[in-house]
Amino acid sequence: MTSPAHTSAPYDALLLLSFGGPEGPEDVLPFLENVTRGRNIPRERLEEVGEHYYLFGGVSPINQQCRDLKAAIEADFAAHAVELPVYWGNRNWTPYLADTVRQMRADGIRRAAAFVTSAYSGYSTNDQYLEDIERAREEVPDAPVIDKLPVYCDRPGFLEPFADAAQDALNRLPEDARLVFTAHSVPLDQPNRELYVAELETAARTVASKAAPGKPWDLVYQSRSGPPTQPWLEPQITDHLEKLSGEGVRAVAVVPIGFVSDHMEVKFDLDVEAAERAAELGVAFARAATPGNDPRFAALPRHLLADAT
Ligand SMILES: CC1=C(CCC(=O)O)c2cc3nc(cc4[nH]c(cc5[nH]c(cc1n2)c(C)c5CCC(=O)O)c(CCC(=O)O)c4C)C(CCC(=O)O)=C3C
Ligand SMILES: [Fe+2]
Repeated sequence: MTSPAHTSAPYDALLLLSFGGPEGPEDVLPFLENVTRGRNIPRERLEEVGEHYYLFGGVSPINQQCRDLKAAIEADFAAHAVELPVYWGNRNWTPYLADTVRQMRADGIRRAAAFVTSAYSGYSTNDQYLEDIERAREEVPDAPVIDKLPVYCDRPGFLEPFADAAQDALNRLPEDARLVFTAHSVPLDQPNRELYVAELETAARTVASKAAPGKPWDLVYQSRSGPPTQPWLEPQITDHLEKLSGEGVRAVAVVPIGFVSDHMEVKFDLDVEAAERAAELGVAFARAATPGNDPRFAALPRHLLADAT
């Protein structure tokens, strides 16, 4: 395989690594069992989250988003003469990472760089993906080396699409709208939680200063699971909407800074649950788009590869 030394050596493939999601009603329960195995998530929470998926025909948007992102990365590579094949594997659903690694091995890949669909440090957002890589490699004899590319929450390719999207959401609302950033909550005792929060704050501050200099903003959390007795990052977005409404705020632009695409946490927890709460409170609500397959975001793997070599 030929690849320009300045952009991709010593790698001979890019691996797109994601979370995975169900693609039909019969996938929902086995998927949820995969996600929560050994993680102390109450049965009621699982049933509730199952309903979120059934509301969308049992299909999570995340897999199609990965297919689209993979195509966008391939287009970016082609436009810049980077001749690396792009593979895709997931933690919790097909294509399972171990199967992808097996295919890479069969294709003669020796050393791959992994681009994860999560931008931050922290256990759920980084460390757990490193564990996934090592577990998958253990399943495949003579597996290729796989290096995770660095976290990219501070990169323009991630932040610029968010800044445009935040501006767009604000443009749909009255002048005095509040800017609210949201990310997935995690348990307070999760390893590297402080780093996750610090990076979220920096990303939110950067996007706010680009999209709406001087406007007040907040960082809140969503999609909490786990038993009610276990403390997680707060406040939750729904509680925060109530607080803002009590303070007289009449419009809110919500920026899902903790996510890279419009998957179920965005489509349900924000577009359905938080939007309904805002409507009940009489607060106008606009949700900013995520990077998805924005060409600037799809160029990130190439930029990270160039830095890595
Ligand atoms: C920080 C973080 C991200 C962002 C980083 C990243 O993007 O990776 C993220 C993403 C996602 N989380 C997802 C789905 C789920 N997460 C769950 C459970 C949990 N998430 C956690 C954290 C995070 N999760 C945690 C600490 C748990 C508790 C159990 C555990 O410690 O593992 C559960 C169980 C049920 C429930 O919600 O309780 C589900 C179904 C999907 C797929 C969505 C789709 O299908 O479109 C995506 C992209
Ligand atoms: Fe999650």
